Amino acid sequence: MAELESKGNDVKLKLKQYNFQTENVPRLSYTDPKAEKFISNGLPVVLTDTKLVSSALHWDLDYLSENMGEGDFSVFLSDTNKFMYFDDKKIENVKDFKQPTQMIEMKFPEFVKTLRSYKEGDKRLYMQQALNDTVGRRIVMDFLGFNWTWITEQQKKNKWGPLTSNLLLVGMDSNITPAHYDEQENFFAQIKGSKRFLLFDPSNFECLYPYPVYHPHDRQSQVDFDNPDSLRFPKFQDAKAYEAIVGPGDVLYLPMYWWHQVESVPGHGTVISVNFWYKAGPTEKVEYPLKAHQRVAMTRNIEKMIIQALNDPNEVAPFMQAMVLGRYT
Ligand SMILES: CC1(C)c2ccccc2-c2ccc(C[C@@H](CC(=O)O)C(=O)C(=O)O)cc21
Ligand SMILES: [Zn+2]
Repeated sequence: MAELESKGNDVKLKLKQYNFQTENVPRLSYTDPKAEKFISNGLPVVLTDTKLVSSALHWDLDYLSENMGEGDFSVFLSDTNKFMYFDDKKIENVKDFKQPTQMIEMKFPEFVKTLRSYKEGDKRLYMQQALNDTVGRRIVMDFLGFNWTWITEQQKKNKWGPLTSNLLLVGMDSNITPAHYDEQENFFAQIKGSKRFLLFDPSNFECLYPYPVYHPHDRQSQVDFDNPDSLRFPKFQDAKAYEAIVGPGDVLYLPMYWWHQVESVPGHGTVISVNFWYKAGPTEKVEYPLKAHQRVAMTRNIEKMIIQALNDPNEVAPFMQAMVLGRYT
């Protein structure tokens, strides 16, 4: 939990501290040529003035309650402040897998009511829902008011694939999405409240120990950042983190394969964000030495091949150990 550290009249929120070093992600105007360079080089950058979602900066719980329509929304419940993603199609691969969160469908007004009646000890809530055509007219107008000119130009210039989804995220402050990577490019737009991102470039693969590909927690780090097991994960202390705190109107460019842990900054009440996920473009020409994210993609393909060939997840570890231990170690 963050501690309040009041210096004079401005209360400076001391965020959770970890034992790896962190460096700040640059905050630039989108008009700054350096910003374009970061994006084209696949490096994270916070853009402060894109106006990407300025048509939604008035969104709050009441407005959304009135205008999100009659659809059902995916709400995740957790006994702790951590919301770890899991792929339910892979649960059968891991015996006695314990689901860390449960998902329920709720109407938006019901979600707001539950949020507002939250008290210590209740399950925490995190709504994550792709914006779709069931939303009300005013939300459609706000959505159409996004700065599509700018973001579509970015998509073209960087030769990304199609926009796959806009996730609307409405969560409680102090919620944490533990460290993971995604296989899509991401422009992450902050609307209400603040989020702290801890980012790690794909070469931190060796320090963050992702679950096996067949595991429900594929793409997530096995390391508990609050209580790292240095025996199992000795390289975790060598992880090199970048930090970005995004507030309303900020847009973080979060490159594909970059690890991120996302903490909703305590003391801001409800936190609202919208992300813009783009598929990767056509695979770039292969140049040697391979880039870190290409190596990650390679390990994923090899693990998938072995899983498919052996046709039994329990045989994968013994097979890979037999192949490597004493031969490549
Ligand atoms: C934790 C949660 C609600 C969830 C539960 C179950 C399945 C999927 C997801 C999911 C996917 C994306 C996010 C947004 C963001 C993290 C953040 O903003 O907290 C992020 O990681 C990104 O934009 O790439 C959050 C979630
Ligand atoms: Zn993510």
